[in-house]
Order: sequence, then C-alpha cells, then structure tokens
Amino acid sequence: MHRPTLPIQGLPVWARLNGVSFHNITVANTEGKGYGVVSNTELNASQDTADGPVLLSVPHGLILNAAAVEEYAKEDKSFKQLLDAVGRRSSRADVLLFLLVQSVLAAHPNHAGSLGVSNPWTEYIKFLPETVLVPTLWTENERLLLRGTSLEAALDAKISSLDAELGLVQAKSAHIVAWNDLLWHGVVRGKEVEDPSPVEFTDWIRLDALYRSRCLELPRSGESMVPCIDMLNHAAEPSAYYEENAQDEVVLLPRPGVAVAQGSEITISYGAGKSAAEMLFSYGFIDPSSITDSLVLPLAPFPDDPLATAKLVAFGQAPQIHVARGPPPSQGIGRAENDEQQGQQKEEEDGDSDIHWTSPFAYLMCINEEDGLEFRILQQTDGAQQLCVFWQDEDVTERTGEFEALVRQHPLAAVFRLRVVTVVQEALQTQLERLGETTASASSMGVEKSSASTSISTPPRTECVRAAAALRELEMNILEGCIGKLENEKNALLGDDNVVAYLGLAEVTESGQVDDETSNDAGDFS
Ligand SMILES: C[S@@+](CC[C@H](N)C(=O)[O-])C[C@H]1O[C@@H](n2cnc3c(N)ncnc32)[C@H](O)[C@@H]1O
Repeated sequence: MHRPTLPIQGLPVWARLNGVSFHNITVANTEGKGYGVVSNTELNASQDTADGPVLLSVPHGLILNAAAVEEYAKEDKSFKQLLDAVGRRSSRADVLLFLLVQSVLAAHPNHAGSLGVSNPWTEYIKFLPETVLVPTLWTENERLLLRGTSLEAALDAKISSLDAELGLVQAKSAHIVAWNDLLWHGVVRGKEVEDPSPVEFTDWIRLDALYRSRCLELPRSGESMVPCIDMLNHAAEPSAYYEENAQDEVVLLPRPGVAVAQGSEITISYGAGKSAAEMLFSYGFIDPSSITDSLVLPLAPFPDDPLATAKLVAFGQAPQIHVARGPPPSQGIGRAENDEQQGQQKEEEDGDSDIHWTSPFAYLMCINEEDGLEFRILQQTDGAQQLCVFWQDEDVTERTGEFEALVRQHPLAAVFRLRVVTVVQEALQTQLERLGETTASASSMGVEKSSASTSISTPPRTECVRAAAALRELEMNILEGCIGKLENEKNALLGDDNVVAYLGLAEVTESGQVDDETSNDAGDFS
C-alpha cells in the first residue's frame, strides 16, 4: 500500500482548519532528526509556569486513543462494522486499526466515500514520515548488527507478534466484503483499479512504529497520539512539556526559566528512566545523555525441571533478569543528599557496587518440592480448576513474584540465594559471550559500509551502525560489571556456614576427600 505524503509546509493550514494553534513556533526539518518544532522568536520563560506562554494547543477532539476510536466508529457505520469484528482488544490495537483505515483511505482516493468517513486524521497521517529508524523497520542486514544484544530476542518476538496480529485482523475482517476487497486486495468493488495496492506486512510494521514512536502518556487521557505535539523531538534537557488544561486541550508550555534562541529547536522529554535498548526499540535513536544504564534479558526455566510449566503458569509474566547501574528503584526517589555522597564513596571503593539486578522468577526457578514448594490444582465452586502454589504449606498463589522475600526466613536462605546468583550469573555470562562472538561481524559490517565494500547486499545505514555499536558497548559494560559483582557474591556465599554445611564442603576441606554425594551437591552451582 502506498500512503501518500504531504509537504510539512501544508501543516499550518491543516492546523487552522482543525483548531490547532501555534504561537511563535513552526514545524520544520531539523538536522538528523526529521521534523521538529522551532521557535520563531527568542523565548525567555519566567520561573512561574502559570505565567508561561502557551506554545501550542490542540483541541481535545483531535486526541487519538481507544475512546476517540469509539467516537469515530459512532459516526462511521462501515468503520464500526470493522471495529466490531476486529477491535477492542487493546487501546493500541484499536488505534492501529484506525490508522490502518486512514492510511488505506488516503491511499485510495478513488473509493469516493463508499467506505469510511474522512476525518482530521485522514489528512494528518499524510504529514507523518514514511518510515522511522526503529529496528523493526531495519533491513535484515541491519538487524544482524543487533545480534547478541538484549534487543535480538525482543525484536524477533515483536516481529512474530506483529505478524500474528495482522493475521488476526485479516482473518476477523475477511467476511466483510467491502473491507476485505479494500484492505486485502487493494481494490474497491465496482471501480476500475489499474494498480491494486493491498495492505502488506511492512505497512503494519510501519504503523506500529509510528504509534510506538509518537504516542505519549497524557495525565488524564492516558496513552494517546496527539497531532502536532508528536512533532516535538526529545532532549535530555528539554525546554518544554505538555499537559492537559482545564478545557481538556493538550497544551505545550515552556519549562520554567528556560531560554530558547530564535530559530532554535524546542524539545520535550520522552521519559528519563528508559534504557538504551528501549530508546532504540521505541524511537530509533539512543541519546547517551538521557538513558539509564540498564538492560533486560529473558530467563528460561531449567529444561529438565519437571515443574517448569507449572512455575511459568503460576508466575504469570515473562521471566526476566533486570540489570541496572545506579540506585535500586526503591531508593531512587527522595534519597537524601548525604546518602548519595555515601553511595558515590562506596562506588569508588568497590568498582561496580552501584550495579544491581532483580529477577523474581529466578527464585521460583531455583526452589523445588524437596525445599517446600508445592503445586496443587484446586477445584472451584463453579467447576473451574485453579493452579495454587504453596511454600512451606502456606498458600502463596498471589505472591509468586515475591519468593526473594518468602525464602529469606528459611534456614537454607543462603543456599537458595547461591542457586539464584549462579543462575543469573550464567545467563549474563552466556549473553556476554554471544555479544563478544558477534561483535567482530557487527564491526566488520560497519567497516564494510564506510569503505564501500563489494558486498552484494545493501550495506547498513550509518545511523543503524552507530546506534547498534553504542548499544553493544553499553550492554557489554553493564554485563561485565554485573558478572563481576555476582562472582564476588557467589564467593562470599560459598563461605557461608549454612552453605558449607549444605554442600558438605567442611568435611571435604578437613579430609581432603570429596565423597560422591558431596560432589553431586557442589555440581548444583557449577
Ligand atoms: C514523536 S516523533 C518527533 C517528530 C519526528 N522527528 C518527525 O519527523 O516526525 C519521534 C521521532 O523523532 C526522532 N527523534 C526525536 N528526538 C530525537 C533525537 N534527540 N535524536 C534523534 N532523533 C530524534 C526519532 O525518529 C523519533 O522516532
């Protein structure tokens, strides 16, 4: 499907027609970032936000989210039919379906009103960039640059889920003849079409990328797309912010005390706590000055664990390991200044002491029936069956993410912790090795690009090479730091009295011999 585009110079007219007001700002091309918002005058905001000039205001009716999609459906019977058949699975899915229809209507001006009612978004969508640099839209060659990073698995999973999602939209809408013709065959019944242009998988990936890179969290309306506000680029030290005012308009205001020179860009923050991988995944760039040094990896249960499936079902979320540099989240807010100084001093003494990790599933993964874990199937009064989890005979079905705390009072707490530390360290080590193994090929792809290699496939774009290299370096660094920290903890735990007794290592040290049983137990932590 070919979605037509309009030059950005046409945006002020669209804005006037739809009640959007720009005050001394213009949307224009910015170096390396696509469109952005530029100040037409010198801006010196006062310290008091109440006095700040409104830079941009967007009427409530233009906000796009699930509630707005429902409103559009009320005015458009044919779209309602489609939404009834396909929609209401999630806000994102409804907005994507709506954007798909707007793109198709924009691409088929000859449908002549037979299907779908035009609305402000049918025109606005033409101002949006044709593509976004998020990795779901990278070429296969470019995606190879991300092998070994935390994005590799996430990207594969995302592409599979987008494929399944589009398959579902197609299957559920196939019985509506007119939509079936237009969406999946690119034709309008009864009209001569020379060049049918059906929706393809790349169209769906593009819409998902547009949504992900442009939706924002509004204080009252929640996750939404807002035209024109979505033209603002991100900066670590932004000059503006958005909010919803008393009239439910979305307004852009300068941050207190900021100064913006005439012709300079006005920016907002896309969120301060995001990792490099998240930034790249959602927005297609990494700003080193505003990311948190962190990563998330998937964790799989032991393949030979007979309770693996029960553990996964009972846990109810994707099992993961989170690693981050900086204060653990619970200490992050409201930390006293001298705590920070102490933290800094400790870090200087102890290298990577500021790295922390969490993995609630790793605790569930590392305990078993002989430790006091039990799964029971309970029959409910309505006949349904429920999987219940017991720890030391206590029902902990609702607390499967809290095993770190649950095992703390157990006499073998140090043994459990040692198992968890070992599992997490091994997972990080495997990831680090894969990152190391794939680094040479990723760098050579970058070099090939710069020396105009003879490779037959299209060389990766410079922005992708740079972003992938930055991600690789950041992740390698944090993995190495965390593995070192886990090694220290593992060594300390191996000296713990309870652990020594459990492993029978005390006798080994005294006799210098290892009996069979002892060596098997020690193998738990290899
Ligand atoms: C909400 S849109 C902003 C408007 C966008 N530049 C456009 O051309 O429509 C978000 C996208 O802008 C780009 N972007 C925003 N801030 C950026 C930055 N600091 N560096 C590089 N690209 C940026 C990225 O492509 C991102 O996916």
